[in-house]
Amino acid sequence: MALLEIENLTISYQLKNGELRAVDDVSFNIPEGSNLGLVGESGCGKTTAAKSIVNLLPENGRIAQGKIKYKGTDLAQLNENEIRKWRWQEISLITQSAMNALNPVYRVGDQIVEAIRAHENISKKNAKNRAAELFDIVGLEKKRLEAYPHEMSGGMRQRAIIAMALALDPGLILADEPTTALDVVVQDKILAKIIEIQAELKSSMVFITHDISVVAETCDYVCVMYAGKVMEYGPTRTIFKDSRHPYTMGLRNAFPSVNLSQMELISIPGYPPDLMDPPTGCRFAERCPFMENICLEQDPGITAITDDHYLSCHFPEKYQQFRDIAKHRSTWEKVKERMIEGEVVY
Ligand SMILES: Nc1ncnc2c1ncn2[C@@H]1O[C@H](COP(=O)(O)OP(=O)(O)OP(=O)(O)O)[C@@H](O)[C@H]1O
Repeated sequence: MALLEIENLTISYQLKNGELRAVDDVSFNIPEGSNLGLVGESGCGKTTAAKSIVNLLPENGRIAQGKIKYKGTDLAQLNENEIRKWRWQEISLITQSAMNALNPVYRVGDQIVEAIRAHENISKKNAKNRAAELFDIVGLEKKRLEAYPHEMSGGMRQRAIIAMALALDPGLILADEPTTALDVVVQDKILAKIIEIQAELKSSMVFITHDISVVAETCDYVCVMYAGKVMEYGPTRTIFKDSRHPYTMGLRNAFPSVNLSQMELISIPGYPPDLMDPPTGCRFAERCPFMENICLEQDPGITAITDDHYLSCHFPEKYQQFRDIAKHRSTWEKVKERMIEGEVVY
């Protein structure tokens, strides 16, 4: 049994003019002790999926369908009181703006101590020792426990938040673009630290990012989402060595690995569709270089092409040809031309 099993999860937001499905029939698993990278452009539903796991959806959001099984318990069925016991102790969420979550009027160390004591019957002294250990793990000096949030840099605050997220030794860490708000050098350091800690603690992690190259080195599995749906999902090696979805290929061009500096950056023209009015067929069709009529008319659904590699494309057999063509800038420029022509026609 996997640690986390997301089954056919659908999440919708109620808006004045209707319902928006931010996550639409999404499934993936995380085996115990492993990492999954949830990847896709902004607005694809990654944050919504993560928040739903710990029942932190905004007021207008709801789980319309599906299961979120953690150690066999369906979290989607729990009420707020019940989920509170799981949140943080079992599953902790680190978000992009987490560093602003620290209370400005309390010393950072005291906040961690209080947080630990709220969940565990432990003396103040022991909780303080634990906080000091955690600071050591995340690379902060012990004396920083005495600091107020405004006395720390952004990077330090984010490290403190990570320390807090680890305080109760959670089985699962949800890291939602945990370093996006920081400068690039600090980002790399913190990212490396998170991965190191996760490996040391043997906890599992969902790592959310728009940058597919980041997950290549950090995650065991990759789930590529687009417009609320899973486009491709499988072990990282497979997704990188044997990409089959044109969107995965496009993301790899758009976020080349830093180790492959000779690779040129080619962006995918256009934007994800409006989820208030999603396309009937494949959601990526409009931006896909290999789009055919069937792509506009029918949703390909998602199928297992091997035991652990899932794909949502009408042309699973054409991957070799797609891969060769998708490497070239001209391929994506043609998509842009097609879009411009389309706009003129309609
Ligand atoms: N509270 C909300 N009410 C209505 N729609 C929302 C709400 N939060 C998110 N959405 C919509 O749900 C969709 C998915 O958003 P979500 O933030 O989950 O995507 P994401 O992939 O995490 O993007 P980002 O990387 O920008 O956070 C988007 O269309 C977004 O506009």
